[in-house]
Amino acid sequence: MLQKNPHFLSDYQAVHDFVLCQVTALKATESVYLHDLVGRVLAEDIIAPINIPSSAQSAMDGFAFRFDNRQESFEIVDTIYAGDQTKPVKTDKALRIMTGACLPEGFDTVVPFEQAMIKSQNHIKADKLSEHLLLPTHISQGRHVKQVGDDVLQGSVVLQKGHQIGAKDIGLIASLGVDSAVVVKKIGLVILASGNELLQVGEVAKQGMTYDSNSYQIAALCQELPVEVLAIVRLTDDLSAIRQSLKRWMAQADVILTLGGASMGHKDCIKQVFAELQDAWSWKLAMKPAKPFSFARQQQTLLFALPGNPLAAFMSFKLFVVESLLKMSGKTAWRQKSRPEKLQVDIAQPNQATDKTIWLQAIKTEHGIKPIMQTSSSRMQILSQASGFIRLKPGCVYQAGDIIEYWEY
Ligand SMILES: Nc1nc2c(c(=O)[nH]1)N[C@H]1C(S)=C(S)[C@@H](COP(=O)(O)OP(=O)(O)OC[C@H]3O[C@@H](n4cnc5c(N)ncnc54)[C@H](O)[C@@H]3O)O[C@H]1N2
Ligand code: MOO
Repeated sequence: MLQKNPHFLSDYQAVHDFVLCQVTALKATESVYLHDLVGRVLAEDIIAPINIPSSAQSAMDGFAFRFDNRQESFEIVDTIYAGDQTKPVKTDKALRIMTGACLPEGFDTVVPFEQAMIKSQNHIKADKLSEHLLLPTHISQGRHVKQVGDDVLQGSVVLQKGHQIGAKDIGLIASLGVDSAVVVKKIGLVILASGNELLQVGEVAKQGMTYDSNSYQIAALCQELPVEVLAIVRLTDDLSAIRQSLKRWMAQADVILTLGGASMGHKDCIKQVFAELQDAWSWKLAMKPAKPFSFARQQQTLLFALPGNPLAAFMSFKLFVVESLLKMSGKTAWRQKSRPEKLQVDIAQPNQATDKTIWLQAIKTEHGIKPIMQTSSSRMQILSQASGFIRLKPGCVYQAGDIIEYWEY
């Protein structure tokens, strides 16, 4: 796979599939408290330790009675609320019951207040008012009652190993009384940006120098993933310094992302350093942006070389690194799928004459997808305007109304 001919352009899909084949899930796990579980990938199934509800409960505010006691009316003898402990009640009686309250043994049906017919009787001798529920006619046995385990059955798998926990899952886990889960450890990742021209944010701007925006951008993208950024290293285009730094961090990191120095320039030395590692591959991809791409492995550490041009680095991260990190995190559904969307406008084909795939940033509107017709790989403002990106295949003509592949950021 190591590309010798510098004029040969490799197919993105083939390289993508090759890289993803090299990636395996991390083995190390840890137990993490509920508050910190969002974004983490389960290393074990979460199995329900209890039934929800744990006993039969009323789903409505109303009256509980026993359905097969087909008597004309039931004396209402008590009121029970959610949280009350159940006490034995004769099943020829009825009870006022509130939503979430447990039904006493033998009671199986609830009629909501607004559907119930009540007869009041004044017992003059006993100086007491009694109320009777008249037998509800349009109701079936078990109506408005949640049975034991209706929501979650004890012993069932609630969330599977490989599931990435979202905010929407937290309530479910808490409802089981579970306060922690065993997840795959975060991926330890190091970002290494190189370039003599790089200035650190906060430094005074200098002619000919460029603020290192890529490492901030890539670190920010990592925040959306089960990743811990161990370090952001900035170096000049110094081969031996880069070599030393990679060597040092390879001992600690699961993944290293290098930014810049990935192409053909006289000071671009990343390919050379990668070539000294256990396994290394380099490609010029038949696409724009993100044409240069290298990938290497040294024992357990995977290394990705992203191009220096900011939009190219962003796209390279989206197209190769995101899925690699998700697969590494143990997530079962690691593939980042595009979805079919309607194109809002004709695309004056920028790549009809070439054999390159073109990735265009695009805005999703209520009328469809509007591409930003800009392929410069240094213009980052495009990212702030766009909501995702689309793929233009080589030689294809695209017209308004066509269905295209759209990836949301
Ligand atoms: N002879 C060739 N030259 C180039 C080719 C090629 O195939 N043959 N490919 C071009 C393409 S496409 C790209 S993309 C760039 C990638 O080059 P590098 O990865 O070596 O990146 P640099 O040369 O280091 O920088 C390119 C550009 O990006 C700016 N940069 C770099 N790092 C950062 C950073 N951390 N934050 C912000 N901006 C950064 C840098 O100042 C340059 O302007 O190569 C083409 N050349
Ligand atoms: O692909 Mo470069 O990645 O065009 O800027």
